[in-house]
Amino acid sequence: MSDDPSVAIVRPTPESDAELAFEGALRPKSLAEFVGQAKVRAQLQLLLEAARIQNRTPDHILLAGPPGLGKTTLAMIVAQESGRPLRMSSGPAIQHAGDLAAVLSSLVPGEILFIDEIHRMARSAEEMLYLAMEDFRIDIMVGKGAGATSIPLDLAPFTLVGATTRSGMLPNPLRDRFGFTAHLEFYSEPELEQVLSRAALLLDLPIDRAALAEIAGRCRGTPRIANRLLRRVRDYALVHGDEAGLGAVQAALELYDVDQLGLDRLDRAVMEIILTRFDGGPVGLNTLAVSVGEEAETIESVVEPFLVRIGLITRTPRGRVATRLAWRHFGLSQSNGALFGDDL
Ligand SMILES: Nc1ncnc2c1ncn2[C@@H]1O[C@H](COP(=O)(O)OP(=O)(O)OP(=O)(O)O)[C@@H](O)[C@H]1O
Ligand SMILES: [Mg+2]
Repeated sequence: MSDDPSVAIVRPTPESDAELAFEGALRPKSLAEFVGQAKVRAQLQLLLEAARIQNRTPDHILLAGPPGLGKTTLAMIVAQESGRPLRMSSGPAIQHAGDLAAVLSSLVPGEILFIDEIHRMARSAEEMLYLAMEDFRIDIMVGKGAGATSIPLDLAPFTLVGATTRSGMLPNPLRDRFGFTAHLEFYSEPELEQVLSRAALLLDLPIDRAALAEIAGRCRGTPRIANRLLRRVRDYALVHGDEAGLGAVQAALELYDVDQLGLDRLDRAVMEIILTRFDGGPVGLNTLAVSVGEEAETIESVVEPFLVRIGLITRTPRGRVATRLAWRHFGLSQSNGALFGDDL
């Protein structure tokens, strides 16, 4: 499915290397430039300021939240704002305790170590990290079997910034060692308009308020998707020699099959199966996946969370059920409406 741009366009994960480069150019560089997440910004500011006054490394920070809401961006901002060097690594790159030992032992004093997708780190490395975070020390095992000994190694003081889209998958001892956990929330439409107008300025793209508001309403509360849609609108305006106005937004997003709510073709296919073939459900995950020709995993982790979040479906022990809002949004009426209580 990722081969089809109209299917991938509202997915919250990066589309390609080209998109990553584009994102890099649009990343806010300071807390003041970072839009929204007011609470998290204030909390981070306080934490960094306190560390500065006491001239010590800031507490370890965990950034938790869905893809595309600004975790990597905030990690870079933490380094920038505290004037410290940043070392970047990620859970999947740390498959053995030795991988982590190599990173930790080469840190310079006061460095910020960013570990993206920290929930995907090897278990043996997690255990090494506990001691490192608490005491800036690790034990390195030398030799094997009965003759193995552990050699303690002191580390330079550092600040760990971990990012995770699945904070529930982190073991408690690891979660407890972060001095502060920031939970990122989806963005409101006015905030997304701000993200977009900042991006448009950086892209040198003249665009009006109505166009920005239209994109903001269709990007699933996610700055990454907002910026991606903006790019498609820019293409559209460029090719058609048009202004980036409301008309261009509507035409571009229609071309890419993104509807008023930010649903794409796969989302709509799933809704259509539940509503028309199963008369609103309940439908089991596997049946649903087979019906739309997708992996159950894709439906569960990519499609459903958003449908649940905007209240089009609910998950019940017997399967997925369409809500009244879903019937209304798709302009359909239920043939056996009495089946589902008023609470849906
Ligand atoms: N608060 C914000 N203000 C302005 N732009 C933002 C904001 N948050 C994110 N962005 C933009 O969205 C893009 C994605 O953000 P980022 O890479 O930080 O997300 P992420 O949470 O790390 O995602 P993932 O979980 O996939 O790693 C960046 O290009 C950045 O420019
Ligand atoms: Mg990231």
